Amino acid sequence: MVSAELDRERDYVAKLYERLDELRADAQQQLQRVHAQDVGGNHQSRSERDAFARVFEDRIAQLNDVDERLAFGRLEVAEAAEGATGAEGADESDAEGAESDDDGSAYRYIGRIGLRDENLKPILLDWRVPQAGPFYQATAATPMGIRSRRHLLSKGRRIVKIEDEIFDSTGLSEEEAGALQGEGALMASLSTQRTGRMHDIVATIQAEQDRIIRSPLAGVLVVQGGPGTGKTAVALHRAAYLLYSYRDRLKSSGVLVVGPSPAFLQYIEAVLPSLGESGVVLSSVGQLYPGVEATFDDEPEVAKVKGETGMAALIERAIRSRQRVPAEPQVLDINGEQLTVSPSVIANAMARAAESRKPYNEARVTFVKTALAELTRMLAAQLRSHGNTVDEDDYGWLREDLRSSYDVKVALNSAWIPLTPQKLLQDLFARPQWLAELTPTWSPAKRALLRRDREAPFTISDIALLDEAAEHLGEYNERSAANQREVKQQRKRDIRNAEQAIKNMDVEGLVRAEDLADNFAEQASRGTTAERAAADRTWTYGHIVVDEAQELSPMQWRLLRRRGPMRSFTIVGDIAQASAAASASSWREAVAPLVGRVQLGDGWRLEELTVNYRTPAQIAEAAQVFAEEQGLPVTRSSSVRESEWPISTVRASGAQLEALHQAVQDAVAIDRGIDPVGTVGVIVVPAALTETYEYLAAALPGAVGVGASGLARSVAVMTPNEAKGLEFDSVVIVDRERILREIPRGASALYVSMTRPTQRLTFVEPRS
Ligand SMILES: Nc1ncnc2c1ncn2[C@@H]1O[C@H](COP(=O)(O)OP(=O)(O)OP(=O)(O)O)[C@@H](O)[C@H]1O
Repeated sequence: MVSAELDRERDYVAKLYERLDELRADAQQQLQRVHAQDVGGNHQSRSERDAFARVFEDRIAQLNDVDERLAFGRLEVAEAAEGATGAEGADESDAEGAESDDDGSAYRYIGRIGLRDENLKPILLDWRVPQAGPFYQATAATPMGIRSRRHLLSKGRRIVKIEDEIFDSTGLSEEEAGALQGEGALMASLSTQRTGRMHDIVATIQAEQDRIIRSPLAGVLVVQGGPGTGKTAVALHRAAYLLYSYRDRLKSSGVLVVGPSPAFLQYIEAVLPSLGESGVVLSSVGQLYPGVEATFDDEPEVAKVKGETGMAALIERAIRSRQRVPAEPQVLDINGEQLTVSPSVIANAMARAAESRKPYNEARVTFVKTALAELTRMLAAQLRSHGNTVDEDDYGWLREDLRSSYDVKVALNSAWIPLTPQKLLQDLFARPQWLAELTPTWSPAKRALLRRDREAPFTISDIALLDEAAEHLGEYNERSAANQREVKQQRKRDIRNAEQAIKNMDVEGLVRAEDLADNFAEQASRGTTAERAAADRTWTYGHIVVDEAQELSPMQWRLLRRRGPMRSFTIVGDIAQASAAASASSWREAVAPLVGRVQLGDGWRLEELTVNYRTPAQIAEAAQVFAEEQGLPVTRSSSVRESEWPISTVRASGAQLEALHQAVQDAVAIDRGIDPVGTVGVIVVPAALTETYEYLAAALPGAVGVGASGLARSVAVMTPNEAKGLEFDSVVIVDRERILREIPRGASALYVSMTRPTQRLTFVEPRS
């Protein structure tokens, strides 16, 4: 029985692969056809052809991407499938998606993409369509019209195992009931060795996770969950789900995914393309201001000040203070003519510019124009009073004389200097006197925290301040403002051209205008949606996903609010893991800069994840007990499995590094036999990072890396902060006391570190 069922599934899945190969061959043929087209020397037709070629190349890449685990599930439908709904872009007919059998059962196969046969009948459902929902949500208590759920476990293209859950066992014969399979697909997936890269979980998404993934696009959704509950996995699958289901809305605006560090982005970057998505910008908090990449942060007490909302008002005051009406009349030399200018001329031009309500640099253009016009009138009057004949036709060159006069430039610039956000912040931090004038209520000690040399590089906490300043300053010169407007106009033209080109090529319905327009832009080096979005500070995303969101400061939330004015957010994190000095201590407080101080349910909703998929029970328990002793606000979660290794503590009898070396070797030895990449994480305080790395790298040549680069090696040495969001088969934590002592919010840092292993935890402690 089991083997007959297995054979039957193998046959079905073989058919699916046949179809996949056929579609790939079709796309290849189309690609050849496009290449073979004679487009002559016309530049536009050539770039149109190349844009078409990209559409087919992308399709081929997408079909290649899903080769592994193409189909992973089957639903047996008990009743007529309910009508589908909801999400706008999901392909309607995919929704039928049931395969009828001779015995009257109807089956729906679930996979990583949707496939149809040559008669356009769906033979595989994309996991994101509503009809695939019961695969993740049905239970015996709520079967959702499903009789049974089958997991198909595969190796390469071959199904190696099937595993059934029957929701309605009344109609089963004894023989059929015996066909239930043993070990869960979930357990199999959880006990696989880690590789330093996160994998998709489409085949084993759990019901509580699925509810979050499929939650509607609109509004702010906060997902709270303890370590290892799948928050990151859920957030990324939700991004893939939303891009698929709300394609029309999100395709051209894109989705922004914000993570805590470049190491973390490297860890997750393979997940989204493997889910078949590309309209996504991944960014660490330090990369959110285009043109500046901040790689390290300030000391915690400095970061705390820079993260406070009060900084927004300070920046506004700083900008305003750069507009100065002179106290006295000024005498300006214009080609030998002395013109006396009273402060009111400047003040009037400023008032006029203020009426435009434009940002500082853009309003300055009005200021300069108005001031020059007034000065021209004054100069003309003065020249006339000296007996010269000056009429309106002469105003043009008079204005030019004024514009190029050194004195006029100095006068206008001292009244209203053009500013970049960088210069504003550098001045603010490097000129204590100015800062003191702007912050009369601050203590000198608080001001001293911001003091810094002008040349010092920008920190992660500066990024939100630069962005805040840019918002008030606007574009530095008119050309870049015009460029930005032009880029937006160009996109509209690209889409119109693409629609026309699709008609001309006779491929309506096969190629989408937005995809083709993206390729037009790419051909013209304007970049894909994701590239254009990442380079444009004023880009507004259709949806924003924030991971490890508990770390963000109010100023960082303000920045994200500007990137997502539609307020469509998925925010995941664990308040108990908050370690940044500027972070909030409750979700309500954290999201206030985003939604205002409103009650839960009013503008935002909260979901919780309660099952720990990563950490074995005994390690999770120890971490929870520790956190509770330290007064951290942990939410208890239950682990789905045990580990075979007890937590061990190695106390150095001699040099601590020697003991560490031994512990790491033991950890690596456990994983022997399989390519041991990214399997051991060694967590130390920042001050000991370099020394530890150098010692281990010398002792285990070629096997050790530090920080993000360690993820491609068997052993990664990192700080608790860098380890945030990551996981390893084995984790070795060096000197707990020192972590508690030297790292701000050390208890939280240690709690995070203890919850990184999927198998084994070792403490290395100094000689007592
Ligand atoms: N439904 C699932 N099926 C298979 N694996 C899963 C599932 N859910 C989570 N996992 C795995 O559990 C591990 C932890 O998931 P993830 O990193 O998303 O958790 P997290 O809540 O973000 O953790 P933390 O807050 O500690 O960083 C990952 O290896 C992930 O692939």
